[in-house]
Amino acid sequence: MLITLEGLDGSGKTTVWTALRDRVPDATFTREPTDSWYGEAVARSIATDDADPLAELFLLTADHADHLSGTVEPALADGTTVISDRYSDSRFAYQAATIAASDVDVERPLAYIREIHAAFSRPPDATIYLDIDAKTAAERSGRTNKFEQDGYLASVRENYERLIDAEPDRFHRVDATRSPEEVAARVGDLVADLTEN
Ligand SMILES: Nc1ncnc2c1ncn2[C@@H]1O[C@H](COP(=O)(O)OP(=O)(O)OP(=O)(O)O)[C@@H](O)[C@H]1O
Ligand SMILES: Cc1cn([C@H]2C[C@H](O)[C@@H](COP(=O)(O)O)O2)c(=O)[nH]c1=O
Repeated sequence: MLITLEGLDGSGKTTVWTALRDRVPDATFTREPTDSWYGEAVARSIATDDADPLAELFLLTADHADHLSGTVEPALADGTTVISDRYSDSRFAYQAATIAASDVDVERPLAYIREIHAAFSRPPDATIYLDIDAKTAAERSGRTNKFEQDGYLASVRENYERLIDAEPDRFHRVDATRSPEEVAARVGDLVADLTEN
């Protein structure tokens, strides 16, 4: 089973992902962007304010392809539960917002990015969405780069809502404004339910 954690910057995904290791010790814990050289290229792009939006999308998608073939698919083939801190929905939400705000001539960016992934990717079985407003997300993340900005994160949040509307059964919304302990406990219970059924 492939379970993904999604949400805005600062929503607490990494905090939850770390806490989950005690609840599901046999799972494979992984993340995007990865720490491979593809992921390093992604980090450079994210740190570049005027990075080309399409080049950035394809760097992130290359990192995803390598993550899929090198980590996710082998673990799933072994029957291991995979828990990924960010996955394809991050591209759908973030890069669709970036492209929509740019002068790139792609009419429906979210649909376009989904189509690219549909050709090769493995969709998550379940996605836990840590729900938080854009202002709190920007405050928590420190507003240190072009993504950690209130207006941009508000557009990303709208895209996540579109994704949830399109696939309500896959997404499990968790109120990420609660304390770290409450959020971790709720997500732990959800993962236990998902993996036991
Ligand atoms: N439930 C919470 N309440 C208050 N602060 C929190 C909560 N969860 C995490 N934080 C704090 O918010 C900051 C961001 O947390 P974390 O790195 O887990 O978020 P993230 O979603 O992984 O962010 P990013 O996507 O930017 O990596 C950290 O300082 C963390 O301690
Ligand atoms: C996978 C992925 C990530 N991003 C963005 C979201 C964050 O601002 C950064 C780094 O992620 P982290 O969880 O803070 O380490 O990358 C993105 O825009 N698109 C993606 O597909």
